[in-house]
Amino acid sequence: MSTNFSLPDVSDPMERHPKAPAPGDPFRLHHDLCHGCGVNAPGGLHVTVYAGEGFTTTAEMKVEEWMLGGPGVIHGGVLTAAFDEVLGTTPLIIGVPVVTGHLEVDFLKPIPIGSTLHFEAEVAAKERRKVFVRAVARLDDSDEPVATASAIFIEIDLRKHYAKYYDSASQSRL
Ligand SMILES: CCCCCCCCCCCC(=O)SCCNC(=O)CCNC(=O)[C@H](O)C(C)(C)COP(=O)(O)OP(=O)(O)OC[C@H]1O[C@@H](n2cnc3c(N)ncnc32)[C@H](O)[C@@H]1OP(=O)(O)O
Repeated sequence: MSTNFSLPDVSDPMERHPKAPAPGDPFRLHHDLCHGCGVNAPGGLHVTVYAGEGFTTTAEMKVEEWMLGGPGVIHGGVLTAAFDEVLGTTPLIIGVPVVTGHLEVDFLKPIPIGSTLHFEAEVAAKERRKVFVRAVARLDDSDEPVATASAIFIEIDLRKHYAKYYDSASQSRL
């Protein structure tokens, strides 16, 4: 299937989930070995996502030397993985577990090793099982976006979706 990020004309109604973390609190890690958030993931990004107001989240990531792509700057794939984590966690604010269906990234400025990326994301719309999420990344104390991302995530039944991979899922806090 091939698709683009295009918001529906009308979103299904959305409500913040009553068990979503309070603004400023972190989302619970869903798996210790998750490449995005897992505390025990070898070479993982170790990104923690925090709930914001409404349907928003925030996150930070220190840009370390091992993330290098071009000389002195982050690899685009590493940045994309970080966006996937931040964007993919954000639907939990409305209580919807998802997998990534479609992810677009615009790389606007080089992102130096040693800087800190600040992410802001929001659930923009929901249409049946599709959850539309957007995010922006900024550097250190700057207001200027260095990258933006938009993604369509697809709502899943966690236990059915991962049933074939049970051994790995057994470590998961789903
Ligand atoms: C605590 C938890 C952790 C929460 C924290 C998680 C943070 C981790 C973040 C990382 C997340 C990942 O990397 S997840 C890993 C990467 N992604 C994956 O492995 C997904 C692989 N793909 C699949 O498993 C499947 O294709 C699915 C589940 C996405 C869709 O299959 P399906 O269930 O059969 O759904 P289907 O009926 O085809 O489609 C349902 C609706 O979605 C649309 N749709 C389907 N696929 C796509 C697509 N690729 N792009 C756009 N839209 C799509 C269809 O048009 C339809 O819309 P309409 O007809 O209603 O209009």
